[in-house]
Amino acid sequence: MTARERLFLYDTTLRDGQQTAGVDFSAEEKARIARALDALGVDYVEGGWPGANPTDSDFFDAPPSLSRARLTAFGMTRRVGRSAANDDVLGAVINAGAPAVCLVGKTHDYHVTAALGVSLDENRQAIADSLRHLVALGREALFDAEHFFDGYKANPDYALSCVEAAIEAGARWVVLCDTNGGALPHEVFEITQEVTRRFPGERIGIHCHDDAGLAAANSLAAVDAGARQIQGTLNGLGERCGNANLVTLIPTLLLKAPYRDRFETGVTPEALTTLTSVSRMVDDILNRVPDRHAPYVGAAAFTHKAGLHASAILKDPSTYEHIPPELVGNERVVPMSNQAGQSNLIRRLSEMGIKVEKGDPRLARILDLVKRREDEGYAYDGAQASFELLARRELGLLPRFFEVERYRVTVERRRNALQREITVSEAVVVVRIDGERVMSVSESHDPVSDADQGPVNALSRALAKDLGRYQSYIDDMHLVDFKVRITGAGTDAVTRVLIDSADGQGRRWSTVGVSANIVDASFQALHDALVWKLVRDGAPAAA
Ligand SMILES: CC(=O)SCCNC(=O)CCNC(=O)[C@H](O)C(C)(C)COP(=O)(O)OP(=O)(O)OC[C@H]1O[C@@H](n2cnc3c(N)ncnc32)[C@H](O)[C@@H]1OP(=O)(O)O
Ligand SMILES: CC(=O)C(=O)O
Repeated sequence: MTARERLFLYDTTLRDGQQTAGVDFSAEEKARIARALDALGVDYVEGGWPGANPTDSDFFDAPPSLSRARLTAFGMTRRVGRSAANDDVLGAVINAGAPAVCLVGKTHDYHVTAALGVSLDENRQAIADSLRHLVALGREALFDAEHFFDGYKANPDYALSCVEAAIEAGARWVVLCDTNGGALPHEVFEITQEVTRRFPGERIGIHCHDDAGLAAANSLAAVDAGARQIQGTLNGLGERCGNANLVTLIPTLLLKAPYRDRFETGVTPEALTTLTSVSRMVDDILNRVPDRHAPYVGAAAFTHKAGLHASAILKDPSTYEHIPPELVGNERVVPMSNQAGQSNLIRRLSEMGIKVEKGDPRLARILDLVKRREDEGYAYDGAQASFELLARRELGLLPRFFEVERYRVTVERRRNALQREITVSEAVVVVRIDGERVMSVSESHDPVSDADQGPVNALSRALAKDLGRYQSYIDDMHLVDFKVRITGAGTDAVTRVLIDSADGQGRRWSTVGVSANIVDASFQALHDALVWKLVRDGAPAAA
């Protein structure tokens, strides 16, 4: 086997990822992500633009210690009319002290004249001076060639002359940027091939945006054409539609031919198994619900809903999986839904620790019930905990813990003592535990923050307030997501509520409720969430 070539991974989550609308990392969060990227095995971690904002400056003032990745500061080439040594914006970037510095500069002639308002020569000179200055200071110098592909299409000689200026000034890498994200794979291939032919020596990189949904494909096309550094971000964060998603590219490079045979990256197979948790950590920091359909790492990436698929998966998972999920730290799910057959069901039951033979009449009863209830508006593929309770009930394996006798929610709009208008929801839940009646009351209005948390929150708190001897089982549980959807139309319309809950053991589970009334639908989902937790934690049945 011939030796594999080194392919370098450059992460810009903390810089271009921070340019995503709605994303703002704190310096501590940046440090946490940088350490995770280092452990994953990326080669460069671009930490931000020192001097551009207080967070990025704070991050570089106390940078995380990285064991192998190179911390990189980002900035722009010197402005025309100042020397590189006297440009305060460039100075702040250099003074951050990072061992590598990446400077963006214009390579599209129109942008030079229209956006910068300088001559083509002045811009090219600014690129050369800025990079030479970095090299003289002993820094690893990188040049992000902004709008390179559009620039090459408009004026190839000028775009190439900017690349040449950067290389002659000593840049270790020149990174071709599809800044507007509109290039197609064949264009990226042809143009990158021309650049790598003219500037050999494994110093060309690629930086793609996803405006045409092609950032990952374009990055691979550039690698096919000779690029040896890929820039991208975790979960594809980035300006507008985002950057090339490293969470998609890394497993593709490690697991798929021809890349796995031709290239070596800093990511080991062991580190690859942490990819799903790294991706979810970023969502967690951003308080975002992870994309269920994300390639490789999404919760649905290895979920086999259709009966025909599940039947084959039980015989050999490769029938409907492009890779084994455990290679990227994900897992296989065979959910229940109206698309399911006995194979899905047997598989789900065995995951719950319940063994039932194919052909058992109870299987047909459960399948029938699932299909009928999905027709009424339930959706069990996204609410596996509710499905588990339904199956256990049908199989006679669901203990009775407590009975809900009644519940009530009232919503009142009134003035508080300061004459400010507030909305207050009050929930009352009455349960029977071991023959004893317990009444709990809860309000939605938080007197400390003066915020109204809504009727479902009041109901949830009242239900979980006093469950007698079951209380200790549910104390570490909390509601993490609440989704409402109206299904059907006109007089057939019903409300479906999906609730995600989590507990102190790091488990997360989903339950569903359906009713014409949103409070009833919510209560069903909340009730299922509590009961599932009691079942899973082995709480004893009522006396
Ligand atoms: C393609 C990319 O994503 S590159 C990364 C872009 N990231 C960011 O812009 C985020 C960080 N930026 C900032 O905080 C600010 O824009 C700063 C601090 C860098 C500059 O702020 P300001 O001095 O107020 O300038 P402003 O943002 O209005 O405009 C940018 C200036 O840089 C100039 N400029 C843009 N690119 C370059 C370049 N490669 N080289 C030199 N100058 C440049 C522009 O012409 C403009 O100058 P002008 O005001 O004289 O017209
Ligand atoms: C540098 C960069 O982020 C771009 O050109 O898209």
